[in-house]
Amino acid sequence: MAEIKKYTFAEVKTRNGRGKNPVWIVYKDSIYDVTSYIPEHPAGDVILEEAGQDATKAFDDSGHSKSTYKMLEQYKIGEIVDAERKYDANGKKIKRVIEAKPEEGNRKSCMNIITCGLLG
Ligand code: HEM
Repeated sequence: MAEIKKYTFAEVKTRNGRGKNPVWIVYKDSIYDVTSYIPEHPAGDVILEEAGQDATKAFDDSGHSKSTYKMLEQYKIGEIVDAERKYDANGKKIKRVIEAKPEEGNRKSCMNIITCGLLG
């Protein structure tokens, strides 16, 4: 089987349907080239509003039927690079924990002089 092509979100962003660019959308880290489908879309050009970006929420919020989710698969052309993935293998959103920097001494943990003065 051919290897799946991987793209960054920045690369996907240029495929936004403007000029001669194709229309790519991202659904749960998979990338779909839906350029040829747009004229057939029952809700018309709304897809263009999501072109070149993560359309997961818009797609889910549009009441698409089960068969439409299956249909999407035929347009798949790649996936988001591992480092930028937003969903795990089960399609669940990955929660990234942003590590807080340790404070350098007590003085810096005071948000401002007035608060520190009041709290002591
Ligand atoms: C990503 C952005 C998209 C948005 C915001 C969107 C929005 C919508 C909306 C609002 C409807 C309802 C139309 C109505 O009831 O009159 C609809 C229907 C539909 N859309 Fe989309 N759509 C998107 C992408 C797609 C894609 C990529 C496909 C196919 C590959 C698709 C296939 C369909 C189909 C077949 C229907 C008819 C209802 C159904 O059976 O699900 N849409 N869409």
